[in-house]
Amino acid sequence: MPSIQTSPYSPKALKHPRSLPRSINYLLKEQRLLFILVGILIGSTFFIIQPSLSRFGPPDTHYSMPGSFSVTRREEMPISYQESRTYRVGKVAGRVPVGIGRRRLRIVVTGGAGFVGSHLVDKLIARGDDVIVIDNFFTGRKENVMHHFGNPRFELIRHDVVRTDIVGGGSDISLGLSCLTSSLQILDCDYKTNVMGTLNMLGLAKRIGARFLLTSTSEVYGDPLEHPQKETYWGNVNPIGVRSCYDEGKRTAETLTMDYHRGAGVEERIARIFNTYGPRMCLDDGRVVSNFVAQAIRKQPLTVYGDGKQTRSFQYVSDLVDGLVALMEGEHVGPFNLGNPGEFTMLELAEVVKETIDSSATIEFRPNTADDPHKRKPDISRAKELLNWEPKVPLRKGLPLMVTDFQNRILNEDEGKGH
Ligand SMILES: O=c1ccn([C@@H]2O[C@H](COP(=O)(O)OP(=O)(O)O[C@H]3OC[C@@H](O)[C@H](O)[C@H]3O)[C@@H](O)[C@H]2O)c(=O)[nH]1
Repeated sequence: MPSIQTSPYSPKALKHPRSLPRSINYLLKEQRLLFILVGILIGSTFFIIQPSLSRFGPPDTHYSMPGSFSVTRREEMPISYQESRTYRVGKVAGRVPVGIGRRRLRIVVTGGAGFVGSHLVDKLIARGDDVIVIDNFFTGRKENVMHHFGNPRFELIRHDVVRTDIVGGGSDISLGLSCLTSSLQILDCDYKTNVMGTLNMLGLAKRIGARFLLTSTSEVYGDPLEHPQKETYWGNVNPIGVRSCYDEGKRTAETLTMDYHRGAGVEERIARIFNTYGPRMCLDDGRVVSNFVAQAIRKQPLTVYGDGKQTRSFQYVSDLVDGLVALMEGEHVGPFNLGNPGEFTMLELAEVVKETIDSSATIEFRPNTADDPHKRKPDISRAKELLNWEPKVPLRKGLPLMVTDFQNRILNEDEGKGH
């Protein structure tokens, strides 16, 4: 029996520091390097596939994003799949795994063909999840998601979340982005989508045991008397004004979400989204960034409402998507402010648009809409601390990133008119 003391491989021998050339020599002898590399390879393969084999790994989780949602009929699911979707309702947190070996999730994104929804879908598909988009295409566009057509991990369903007949089969997470969000559209009123749509998606999340993420809005703060706004601020909202169908709709959606969480144990996440911009915004939805950018490209005056001294904080869409994913995967219900704290008056924004697109653009003042918030800026300490998230793209960097998309769409629109 070989003695440990005399063995060349004994730990004792390793106690003496080797010179570098000796160590390399040792590694290269008898194909030791090859064995080490093969060992590393086998090790990594095991860790990459292990979570899907382990019964002790975190449960599958289905997300649903408010705004659009997809129908997956139960009978179409293999039994084992249905069972795997049974997420324990009432538990404090079903951990959504991240990083290497993360389980593939099936995620329903309502409003997934819209501006924010489609960017989120891109991110989820890119990281390997299955995504079901539900959209009524009221403002969503097939062009926003058609690059996923043909991908077996992507499904698209035309459906209005206000209608009740969704029979959810299996999704881990439900993320709702269905809602008309611009002021122009708000005036057409969207209370029903916010309330009925959220209620329907909450019912679905409860039935199938999915985690539910509500995309709420900074509009819940109304015309804020606290600045910047923290999540603890209750807001200053006119309950009967022209904007109230949106503000109060989202406030009710938050109430419903928390009720389902407390009363039925549904796992919830709430994001309060501040003004967001980027490629794929609707061209003519009346929002200030899309208006200014489209106007500058079309060589029209930039329409500033009121005196233009009201402020907003603009975040680039990729920052928001990162925040939503961090929230979805984290353990905190929220609400969380997701916004860029950089605050601009509308006149300052007009200057940035001029610098970016056309320095000769002119400004035209128009009367402002009723109950327009005078200022808005998120306090994001909570998201920084608990989600380890903060925006990375300042306005002057982000704005140029949406110009080509707008130019192309405006060009196509103009060409279309010629026919
Ligand atoms: O052409 C325009 C459009 C708008 N504005 C002004 O720009 C400011 C911002 O207006 P927007 O319509 O872009 O956005 P709002 O802040 O009213 O609401 C937004 O905020 C939070 C999101 O959740 C909502 O989805 C979004 O509508 C307002 O003061 C508005 O009066 C202009 O000065 N000119």
